[in-house]
Amino acid sequence: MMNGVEKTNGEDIAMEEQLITPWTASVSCGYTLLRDPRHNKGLAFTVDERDAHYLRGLLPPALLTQELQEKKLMHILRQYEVPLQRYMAMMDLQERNERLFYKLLIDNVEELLPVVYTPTVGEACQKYGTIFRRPQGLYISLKEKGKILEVLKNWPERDIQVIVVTDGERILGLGDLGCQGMGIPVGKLSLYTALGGLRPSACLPVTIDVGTNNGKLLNDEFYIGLRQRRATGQEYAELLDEFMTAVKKNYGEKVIVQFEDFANHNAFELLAKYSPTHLVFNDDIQGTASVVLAGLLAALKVVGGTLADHTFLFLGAGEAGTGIAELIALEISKQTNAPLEETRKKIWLVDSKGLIVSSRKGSLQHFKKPWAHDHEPIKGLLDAVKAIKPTVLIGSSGVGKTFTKEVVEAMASINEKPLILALSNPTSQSECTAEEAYTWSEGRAIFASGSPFDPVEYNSRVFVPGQANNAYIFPGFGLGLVISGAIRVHDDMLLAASEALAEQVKQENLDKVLIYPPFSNIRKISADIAAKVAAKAYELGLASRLPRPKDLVKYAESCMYSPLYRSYR
Ligand SMILES: O=C([O-])CC(=O)C(=O)O
Ligand SMILES: [Mg+2]
Repeated sequence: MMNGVEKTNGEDIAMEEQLITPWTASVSCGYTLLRDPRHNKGLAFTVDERDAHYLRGLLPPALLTQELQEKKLMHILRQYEVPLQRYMAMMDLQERNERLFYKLLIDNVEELLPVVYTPTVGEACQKYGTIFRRPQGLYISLKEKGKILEVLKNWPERDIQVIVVTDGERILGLGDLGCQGMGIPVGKLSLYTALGGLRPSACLPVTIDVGTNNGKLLNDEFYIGLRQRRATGQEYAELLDEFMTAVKKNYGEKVIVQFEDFANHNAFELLAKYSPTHLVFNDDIQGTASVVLAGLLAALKVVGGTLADHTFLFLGAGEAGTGIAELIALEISKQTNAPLEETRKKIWLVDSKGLIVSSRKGSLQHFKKPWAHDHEPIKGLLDAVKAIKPTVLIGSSGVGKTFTKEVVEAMASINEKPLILALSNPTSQSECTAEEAYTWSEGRAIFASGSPFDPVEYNSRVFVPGQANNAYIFPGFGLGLVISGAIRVHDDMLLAASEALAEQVKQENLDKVLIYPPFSNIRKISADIAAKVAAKAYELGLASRLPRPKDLVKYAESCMYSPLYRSYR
């Protein structure tokens, strides 16, 4: 909030853009203004602004437009060959000049997404202690127990709309990175702004530090987190509960809490525990499910049939695997009116012990139980493929190189157009590469992956792999919750988001066997997703923002943050 201008409303945002009083004088001026990333414009400050805000002499005489600044920075970034250097350059820019950071990210989204997001963000988290410069979010450790509300008040912004929180236990497919998981909430929230148009000041990255079981980090002299093994049980639950209570008290009930990269055992429990009372969303369970369902709906236009005609086999029965499986079952139920217990039977999951079958029911974790169907036990993935004969194979195990040549060949021998999704991140954990999927299937696979792969040429044909990453969903989904003032997340909103995304896949994409639209269009896609999610929130009586805007797409677009500099004169 600045000058009392409410920025959650489209008209009021427009009003804010027109403010011409030198309001920065009340925020910062002179040298401090140049060090304030939210307001700094560097060499783009005009002569008038330099005079009005005590900047004369603090900058060299040249004036650059934002476009020229962008051109210069893209040129510099492209000279770095090491991805982590690009990541660090982008983080420095975010710390120096926030609007320019978002202008670069929005205008060059396909090029910069792999820099600020998967795969590079994974490496950044692994090395976070060494590359750490300035805190970019809130650290809430066991030492803050009893004081979490005070800690929230230390954050400089009051008007928070979305929190992304991790406890670092399962960062992408890289495992327990403890406190260094902070790179993930920071990266996810920069996509909330760039892709979904939420204001940066309304976004709060949080890392809950209850220790780490990663021995390498515990022995690393530069590790930034608590040097102890993870707290569990009651101690863990109490800290999380204090956090969730403090969040609602401090920011109200319409703040989104997005759980990210928690380990399975906590992820399902936290979602179930807080869904009835808080506006919570688990990106790994629900966001990933929604993006995969969208890809499947689009793929049906290439492979034919309805979802109910397909048989699905998952490698990995954790958050992503069971989350996707459940959303597919729900969608089939919706389309066919068949009960969920029936529609689940077309979906099979393999975990580290083999195919999940009813004889294992007694020893299964609760989230796997719905998938224990009648079948003789099978150990390996290849044998499961041969026995189940899936039309769709989905990797969500976090373990790389598990879709072997034999597995892909088996899929290709069963199906004319096998659908193969290698979802695990970052690239090192991908179940197979795009090139492997296309060559081993002799160019017949429809392939998408969680982390990006370059297009592949095979038999003089170019295949463009899609990126089945929840980044397509959560920014627009969150925007939809915000603009409708939603107070709870409902599964039907996830289905609405999937359908909105699938509609954006055009024939020209399908012609390249691409089942996701290009990211270059993402802000338009996010506005569409937001509108459909908001419409569903109104329909379900879960929206608190009244009256309902007539044209939700236009309204969503009008609310989106623009990275263009504002005039301070
Ligand atoms: O962050 C990503 O790229 C997707 C995701 O949620 C995960 O892999 O945990
Ligand atoms: Mg995640």
